[in-house]
Amino acid sequence: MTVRVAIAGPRGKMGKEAVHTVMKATDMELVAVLDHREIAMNLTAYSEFPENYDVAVYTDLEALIKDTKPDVFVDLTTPKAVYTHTKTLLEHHVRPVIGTTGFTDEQLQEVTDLAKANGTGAIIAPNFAIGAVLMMKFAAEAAKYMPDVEIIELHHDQKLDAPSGTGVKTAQLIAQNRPAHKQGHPEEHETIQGSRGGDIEGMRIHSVRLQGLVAHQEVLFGGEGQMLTIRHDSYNRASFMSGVKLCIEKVVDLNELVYGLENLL
Ligand SMILES: NC(=O)C1=CN([C@@H]2O[C@H](COP(=O)(O)OP(=O)(O)OC[C@H]3O[C@@H](n4cnc5c(N)ncnc54)[C@H](OP(=O)(O)O)[C@@H]3O)[C@@H](O)[C@H]2O)C=CC1
Ligand SMILES: O=C(O)C1=N[C@H](C(=O)O)C[C@H](O)C1
Repeated sequence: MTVRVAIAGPRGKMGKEAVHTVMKATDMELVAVLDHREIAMNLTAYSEFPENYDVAVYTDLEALIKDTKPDVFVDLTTPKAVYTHTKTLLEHHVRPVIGTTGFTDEQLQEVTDLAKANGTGAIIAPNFAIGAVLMMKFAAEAAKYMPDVEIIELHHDQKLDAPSGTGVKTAQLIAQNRPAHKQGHPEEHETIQGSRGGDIEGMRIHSVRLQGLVAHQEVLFGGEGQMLTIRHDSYNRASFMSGVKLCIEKVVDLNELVYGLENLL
């Protein structure tokens, strides 16, 4: 069966890579893309793509769904756009594969409930890279034995959300194996606000944003006289594409929302 796929954010760093990935896949058809700027009605006119990429461009999601009837919609846009996109997709029984990060807990719960009520499969994957998923799983395992942990996530300086979706997901997985507790000295006090980073159940999370970086994370576990570091690096966006393909393949068989690629491996 050929899966009909649409992609939002085709000019973006991830969207561009995803367009090429789906165009090359023999079991997928790219039926449309969603942009939010009026650039052209077909990808053939986009300078980012070869002239033979004959794919319709829409700026209105409902029109895209009505005209092109995608089975799966991959969102690689911004934290501001993704929540509304996801709700609209679920309301129209189109299966979302969401790579965009920045959902609040409340938004995540709402779209999870909507997917369940509609019986529509959906995947929200804060990180599509297999190595990052393993890093999160290993970190959750290590926390059983070394519960004092801090997360340092490092990204390019164009990233809109902090902490990263991966950082948040890592903390949530660790929290399943680590009783919540405050770390550091009970009387510690910040002389410069934010010095100790964000706080998730007493775990500290630090966000670095620098030119030259792509996507990186270290999880540090401290113990008596020792430290364990679990690190993952994505050096390019191709590192995410096997995960994007896997999600497109898997979501067609789901009837509820799955949050995190670790649940599909
Ligand atoms: N899950 C994962 O493994 C990964 C997730 N990400 C996440 O994916 C998202 C995109 O990342 P990245 O590609 O680096 O970001 P970019 O800023 O490079 O791309 C985002 C694109 O989305 C476009 N856009 C913004 N709003 C809309 C909208 N309403 N409809 C359609 N297109 C829109 C932007 O256009 P314009 O610039 O003109 O505003 C831009 O082209 C981020 O949330 C990031 O955190 C990134 C890497 C991996
Ligand atoms: O914005 C990015 O680049 C990335 N975003 C995701 C996140 O917030 O975790 C995934 C990856 O880290 C790259």
